[in-house]
Amino acid sequence: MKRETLSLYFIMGSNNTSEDPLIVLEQAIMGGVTCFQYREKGSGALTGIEKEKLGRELMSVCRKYQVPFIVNDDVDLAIKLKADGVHTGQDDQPLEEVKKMIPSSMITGVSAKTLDEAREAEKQGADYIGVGPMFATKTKEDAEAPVGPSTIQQLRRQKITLPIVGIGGIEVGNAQQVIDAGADGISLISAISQAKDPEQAARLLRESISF
Ligand SMILES: Cc1ncsc1CCOP(=O)(O)O
Ligand SMILES: C=C1C=NC(C)=NC1=N
Repeated sequence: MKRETLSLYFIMGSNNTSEDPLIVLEQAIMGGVTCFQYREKGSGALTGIEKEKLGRELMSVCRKYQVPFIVNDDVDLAIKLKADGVHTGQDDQPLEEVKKMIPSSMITGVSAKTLDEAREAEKQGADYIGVGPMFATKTKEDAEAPVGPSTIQQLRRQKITLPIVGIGGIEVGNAQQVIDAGADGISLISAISQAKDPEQAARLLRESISF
């Protein structure tokens, strides 16, 4: 997976917006989103056949614009939809277990915030790690305290070369700090999913970071 794919990594589930998620996603991609993750989680999240149906529809929007479609946590759904990738957290199945279940062509991302977790992800062949929360976030109900961009700096100082995206509370005003700390991109939910104009929000975010 090319590092540039991670530049502007939009994440959304049906409960992250009051609009039609399909329209929000298409607008976000028109604004310059480079990668999308379907994260159907938390209060009000869809389950079962409805979750699968929305996933399929979101994936077809991504396919229309050749934007990678990643599924969060739900490996079975990622396989069923023939997604481009899957993202798992530290308390999900270990990556080596996941890798036995998925096609080798699938992108694998792992959440990591310590050196041990990052090294483990490298060892188990992750394509990228998501590090956060960078800043305070209202979106993840059980988010831990912000770790800040300095965590990414530390990982780079300790020779973690894996592609990294920062996540958590990222918006135009603080996005460059995450890139300056050594991230290959920014990943975010509400800055785009709750914007009045998701296309404009994505464009401003993309323009707010330089590598
Ligand atoms: C999924 C996740 N993991 C750490 S913070 C977070 C939520 C990010 O949402 P937002 O970009 O709206 O702060
Ligand atoms: C928790 C997460 C961390 N990082 C990314 C990219 N996605 C997630 N769902």
